[in-house]
Amino acid sequence: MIEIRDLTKRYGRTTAVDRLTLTVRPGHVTGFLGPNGAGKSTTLRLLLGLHRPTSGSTLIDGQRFAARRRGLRHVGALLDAGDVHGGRSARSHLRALAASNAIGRSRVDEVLGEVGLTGVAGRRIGGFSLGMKQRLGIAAALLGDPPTLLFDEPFNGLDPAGVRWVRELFRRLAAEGRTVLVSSHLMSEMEQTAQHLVVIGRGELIADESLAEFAARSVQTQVVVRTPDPAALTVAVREVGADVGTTPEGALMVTGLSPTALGDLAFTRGIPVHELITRSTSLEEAFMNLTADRVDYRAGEHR
Ligand SMILES: Nc1ncnc2c1ncn2[C@@H]1O[C@H](COP(=O)(O)OP(=O)(O)OP(=O)(O)O)[C@@H](O)[C@H]1O
Repeated sequence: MIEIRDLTKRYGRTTAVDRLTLTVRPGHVTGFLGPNGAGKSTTLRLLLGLHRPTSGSTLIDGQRFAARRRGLRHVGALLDAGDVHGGRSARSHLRALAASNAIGRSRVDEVLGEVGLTGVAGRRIGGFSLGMKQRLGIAAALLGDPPTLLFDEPFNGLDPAGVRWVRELFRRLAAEGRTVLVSSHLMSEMEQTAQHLVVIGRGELIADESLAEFAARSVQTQVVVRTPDPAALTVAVREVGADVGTTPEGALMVTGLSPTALGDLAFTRGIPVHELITRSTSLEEAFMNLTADRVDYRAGEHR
């Protein structure tokens, strides 16, 4: 379990993480979402003790991570797949990590197999594609068979088969009872991966709920209706307190009425209806709406 309490990190005038409090529980994949610059990577670095918080605290399974010996046995992390010594082979890179964490050599070959890199284990990492480096980073995270796993943007550079594999891997790791926290700035990557969502914007917590709760709360359903008398239907819809707009194609778009209620309303007012379609906003749209006022990150601007 990860416990973050009132965590703040400032870099000069920039507040990267702002009084963040949350608990990440084992048993399901938690998606850590936020637009670019929201503070996701900073939070992960603070969890690993790579940066010092300005204030607040982080605990992993009840202890500060920096206080742990043989850290890879407690927490596995993929932060920056490119941050590896290019002159080493994948196998020697993992062997060095294993040795410094008192992990047996046989585990290196196990994790190489797990991530599909056995065939290239003797090749220099410098010649690896980004997707291969991501796989190597995941292998390093798995090396100590840790109960807690942190992944920062793990889908970068992976092909569709790789994305699918990673999703299944994360779900399996969580089902084994581990704590799995995965950051991304794309809801589309998370909606098929995570069962729980933590959303931040400008370092602040915006949402902390299950994917199902997020969807129920944020996804709006609208009814698109075509009628030869849009003026009359607009008046009728407003009279019952629902909202109505117009689509670019000239149909009416009604929010706040079910298709049944809208059809009945038109019928009782004698307004012909030619087409009635229910349309839901996507989770990606819901996420963008939720974070819209926390995205102020434009080139050349300071926060
Ligand atoms: N070492 C640092 N020095 C100064 N500012 C930093 C440092 N690290 C992060 N920041 C700033 O803190 C803010 C949060 O950055 P962070 O990388 O944590 O966001 P993020 O959510 O991971 O974004 P992305 O999705 O783009 O990776 C940004 O404004 C960033 O410029």
